[in-house]
Amino acid sequence: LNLSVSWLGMKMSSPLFNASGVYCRTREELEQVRRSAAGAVVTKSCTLEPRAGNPEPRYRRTALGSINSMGLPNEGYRYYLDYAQAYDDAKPLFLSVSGMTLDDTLTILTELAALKLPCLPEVNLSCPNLPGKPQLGYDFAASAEALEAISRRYARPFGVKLPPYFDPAHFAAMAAVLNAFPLLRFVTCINSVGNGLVIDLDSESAVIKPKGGLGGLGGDYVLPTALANVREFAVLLADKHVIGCGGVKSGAEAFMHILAGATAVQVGTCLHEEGVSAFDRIEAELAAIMQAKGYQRLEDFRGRLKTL
Ligand SMILES: C=Cc1c(C(=O)O)[nH]c(=O)[nH]c1=O
Repeated sequence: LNLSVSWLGMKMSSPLFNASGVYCRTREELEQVRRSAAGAVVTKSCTLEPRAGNPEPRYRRTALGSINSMGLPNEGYRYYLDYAQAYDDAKPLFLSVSGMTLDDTLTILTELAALKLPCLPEVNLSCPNLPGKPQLGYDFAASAEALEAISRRYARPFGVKLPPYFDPAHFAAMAAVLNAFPLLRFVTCINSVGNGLVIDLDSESAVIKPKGGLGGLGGDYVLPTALANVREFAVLLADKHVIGCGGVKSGAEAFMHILAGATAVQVGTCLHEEGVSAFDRIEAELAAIMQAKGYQRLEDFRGRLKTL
């Protein structure tokens, strides 16, 4: 069985890696993922300056997944550029960028370009947890403007982290924007499903503090939405890669994401709860499913979802 993935000049020994935001804020966490069975590593979205993020409690596990309103806590972009400069592992490293303004994002990307590092940026168009800031990915004109500026100023291959879309007209509109940028080589679908509200029956209270309890949902809650976004963009963005993210907790969901068209698959909530041993377990489960179905390689079933 061969579970490796080769794409954009990179080789991943496993199709699994962390979702930005999980196990990737500090060097220690990044090193745990790098030394794990994960096929790649992605950093916590970074801003120009370090950020403490939103008041706690700001993350909660639930029976069906998670809710978070972290508020973009990170060590500042230089910390992650330093980590990338010292990084000498064959395992691909992605740098997630989420500047508070487009200018900040361009500044970060310009410094990344100057370092001529092999790591690709995953530009976050979808943070749902900055009070007062709408998700850029839901504003098609603003997204086009950002992608135009990034293409001109960064002028190298990059990817974007997209929010979930829920309407074929929006899939089409965003795909039209994304297809206008040949340097945009991959999209990661999806970020958390924004602004859910988890209520605790006993306390009759929201369970996280920021935004009156509103936060991004992950885990079982989001799997069908994640799979729909992966499949729609895999079809609409014919010459780009789609990275699946959302609801992966076993080999089954990883298989579904790849069947829907994902080149590789990120793990968020499950990784946060289980730790990096989740990568070994999920990979073994994926291999067992492939074995049972007679597939040797991921290419044997990638994008081959049947419809009725
Ligand atoms: C970068 C901020 C994000 C955050 C956050 O830091 O609150 N949480 C998410 O679920 N997705 C994000 O994109």
